[in-house]
Amino acid sequence: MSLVVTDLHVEFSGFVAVGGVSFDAHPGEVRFLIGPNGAGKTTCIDAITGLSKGTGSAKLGETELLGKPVHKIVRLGVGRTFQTASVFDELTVLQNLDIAAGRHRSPAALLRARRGVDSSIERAVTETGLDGELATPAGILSHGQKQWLEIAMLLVQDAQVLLLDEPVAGMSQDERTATGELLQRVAANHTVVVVEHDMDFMRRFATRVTVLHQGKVLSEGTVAEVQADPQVQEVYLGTAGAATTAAAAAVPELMED
Ligand SMILES: Nc1ncnc2c1ncn2[C@@H]1O[C@H](COP(=O)(O)OP(=O)(O)OP(=O)(O)O)[C@@H](O)[C@H]1O
Repeated sequence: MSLVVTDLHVEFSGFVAVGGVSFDAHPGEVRFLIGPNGAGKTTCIDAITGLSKGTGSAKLGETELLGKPVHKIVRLGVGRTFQTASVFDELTVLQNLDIAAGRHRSPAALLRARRGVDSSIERAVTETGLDGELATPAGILSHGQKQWLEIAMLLVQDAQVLLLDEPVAGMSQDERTATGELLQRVAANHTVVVVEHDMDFMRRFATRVTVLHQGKVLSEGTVAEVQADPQVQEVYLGTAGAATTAAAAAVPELMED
């Protein structure tokens, strides 16, 4: 199902964090939102998922999300991850997934589940490469595996839209590649939106990119198009006076090619 965000505004006590952002995302593409620190990327996701109050429109198919409470938005099929993994460390991978799947369990399904792993969990762990880790406590998974567990939890919740906030932060190069490939597989039948600082990751895996700057859309297009946009170059070079350390650090990679 598609996500269409139109003229999204979010203010915090008069400060405009998001000032009229529009973008859309569709199944089949890995959609990236990038931009310097404070550009408003996470706030967009917070507004879409009901954590922050936004005005404008964010539609999942025909359904307006803005104004709905967080749990209803989850139930409609919009799932998200946070910058820090939010799995239950003391529970196993299977127990984490069981909890995520809980809302679907009828008493009969719960009985069946005691005898084996349910099929949605089996699919999710196969997809995310966690099939050998069902009995592993989440707390001892690698950083990458914890992020994959979060994605698996969204899959067993039947999320149609996955909003992922910096999914590869702190990952090794191999884990980044595995995550990018995982997102490409998931995107074949889900809408995937990735908020990311890692420009190399974006360059390798984005199908379409929206660049935010100071709460507004600065540029949008393919990786090649946004890299070639003089406004994006200006912001990432810091000449607009707003680039941050993270953005400046991204310049060499953004400017390659
Ligand atoms: N709850 C809040 N109250 C007040 N200001 C906030 C709040 N949340 C975010 N902001 C401000 O809104 C602006 C956008 O923040 P946001 O976290 O969305 O940026 P971002 O692009 O995700 O940055 P980063 O890459 O650092 O996560 C920032 O100036 C931030 O300080």
